[in-house]
Amino acid sequence: MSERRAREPQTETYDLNADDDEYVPYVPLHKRQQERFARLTSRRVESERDKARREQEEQEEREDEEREAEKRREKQRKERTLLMEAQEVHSKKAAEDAKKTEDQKADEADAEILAAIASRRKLASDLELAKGVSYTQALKSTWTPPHYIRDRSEAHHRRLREKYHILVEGEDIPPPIESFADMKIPQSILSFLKASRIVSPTPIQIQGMPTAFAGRDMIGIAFTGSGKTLAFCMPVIMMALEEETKLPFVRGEGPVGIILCPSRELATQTHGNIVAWTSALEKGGYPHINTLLCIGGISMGEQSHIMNKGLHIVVATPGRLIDMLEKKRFTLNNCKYLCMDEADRMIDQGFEEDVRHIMSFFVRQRQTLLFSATMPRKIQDFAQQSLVKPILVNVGRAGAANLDVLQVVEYVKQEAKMVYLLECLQKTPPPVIIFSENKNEVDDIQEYLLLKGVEAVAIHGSKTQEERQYAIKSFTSGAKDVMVASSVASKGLDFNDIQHVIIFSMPKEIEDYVHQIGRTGRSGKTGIATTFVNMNTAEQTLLDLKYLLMEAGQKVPAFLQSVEDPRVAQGGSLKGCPVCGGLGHGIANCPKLEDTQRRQMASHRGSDMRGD
Ligand SMILES: Nc1ncnc2c1ncn2[C@@H]1O[C@H](COP(=O)(O)OP(=O)(O)OP(=O)(O)O)[C@@H](O)[C@H]1O
Repeated sequence: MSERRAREPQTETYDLNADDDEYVPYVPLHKRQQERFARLTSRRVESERDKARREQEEQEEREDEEREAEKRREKQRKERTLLMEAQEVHSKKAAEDAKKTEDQKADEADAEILAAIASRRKLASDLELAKGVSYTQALKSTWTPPHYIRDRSEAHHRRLREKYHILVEGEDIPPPIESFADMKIPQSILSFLKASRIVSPTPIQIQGMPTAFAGRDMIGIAFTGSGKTLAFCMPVIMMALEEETKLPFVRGEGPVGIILCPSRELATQTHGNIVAWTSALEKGGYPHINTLLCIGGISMGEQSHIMNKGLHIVVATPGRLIDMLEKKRFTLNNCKYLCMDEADRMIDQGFEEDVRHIMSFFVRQRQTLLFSATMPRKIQDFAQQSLVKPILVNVGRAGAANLDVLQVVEYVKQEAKMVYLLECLQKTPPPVIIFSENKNEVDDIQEYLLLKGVEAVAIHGSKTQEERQYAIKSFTSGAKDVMVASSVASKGLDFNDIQHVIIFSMPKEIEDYVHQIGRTGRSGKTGIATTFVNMNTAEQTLLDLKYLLMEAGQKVPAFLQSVEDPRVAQGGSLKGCPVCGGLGHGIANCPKLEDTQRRQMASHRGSDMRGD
């Protein structure tokens, strides 16, 4: 006890020197117990919390795994569905493909090639293309058909079109009209036409003229010699007459219309026609219509009397027209009518860029017309997107031969051709045209004929303008009996009453053949075409020829009959080629396509070299 007491004061006494760290304060037992209990409790709480947390985490992990597993299952389900769908699509396509005929497959292949080569830009001016200008409505015209024709039913128009085998495509098509008088053509022109034995309109005129008079853009396709020239000249003459009557043209004004031709000869001929028809008008008391011939090879000085007055109509070849426009000899500010004769050739054979350049001189919407005897589908499609609400007027298959021509195809060995030619010339009286594909051959034939005493002239691209004009003039006047020509003279030229066309070397492209035989059998008369073929003629060309003869109901000689179509054995499509219209081959073998591509490549190379 005493010990306890003796220690008690020590504990009471404060040793100020003692180290603080060593100091352990006294904690009463119950407090220590409380603290221990608290520690134990808190440890238990903590461990319970840990446990709960762990359980929670485990639970979450399980749920995550469950979700992952569900996701995997879902993904697998989707993959299975997709696979099934793909298999279904695949088997459907396979079934469809199996159902497709060889023809359909060939059509699809053709369409692919067509799409690949259809990279042409719209036929519009660069300015319009750049500004995104596109016209949606046809030009307004003051011309209307007489009320008794307007009052006719659509069924009546349809019957008329059927009667003349006229096919039309497009919206709001003007009615066909069977008489020039009902087209409201002035009497003085009607009398002049009558004197030239043009009394009633041909099918292309019946539908094409009302369409053009109504201001509509159009594509006119009709046989060689079927009167297309009148169909596209009369509307521009009437337009010029109307404008001149409203307000006479003074120097520097005009033209209202342009007719573009692919060759000087064709332009000269069309110009001659317009001058004849407008002179007839003038004689009937109407105002003078001033028409300019704008072609290479003639000096504009010769036509200064025309340039010194207001200008109504210009007939031109593209190159010279561009030259005149660039030199500002006249403008197209008031020009409302643009017609292209032999339009497929204009667009397809290297003039496309020229045409586009000419378009860039127009400052307002124009009426655009494309005419030709051959118009492959490719060009038709292209033209359709370049014109405004166009109307297609088609008389007979584009590229088909004129049925008024008797077509004779003869097998003549190369070395026998010249001699046989002489014999062949005896078939009919003159005038006769002989075509050859080659300039040198044209000269050789002319020389041979001259030696044999035949009055022959020759025309081809390397002749001067004077030589060409002399040849045409002396042949047209009847001073010369025979004209030997390369294909430059084949398209569009209208010589009087050609009796016989001899094709000395068969052209590679069947379109050229159609144009060449079309120099005879014009304006309702009949004519003969004799064509020499031999082992130098490509089999495919012979096949095109064979089908063309069959289509025209002509005699197919035995050696042509024996030419077999490889497409028959391959089970392929026997439809005509959409590029050149030839019936004996498909687009994949088209000779024209090869040529076109060659030309395109050449022009690219040319522009690369010029650096433009
Ligand atoms: N309605 C008609 N009746 C009789 N002859 C006509 C008629 N219209 C035009 N002709 C004559 O028919 C001939 C051929 O006409 P045109 O030169 O216009 O034919 P085309 O269709 O342009 O031929 P191509 O495709 O070969 O150029 C011309 O001599 C022309 O005077």
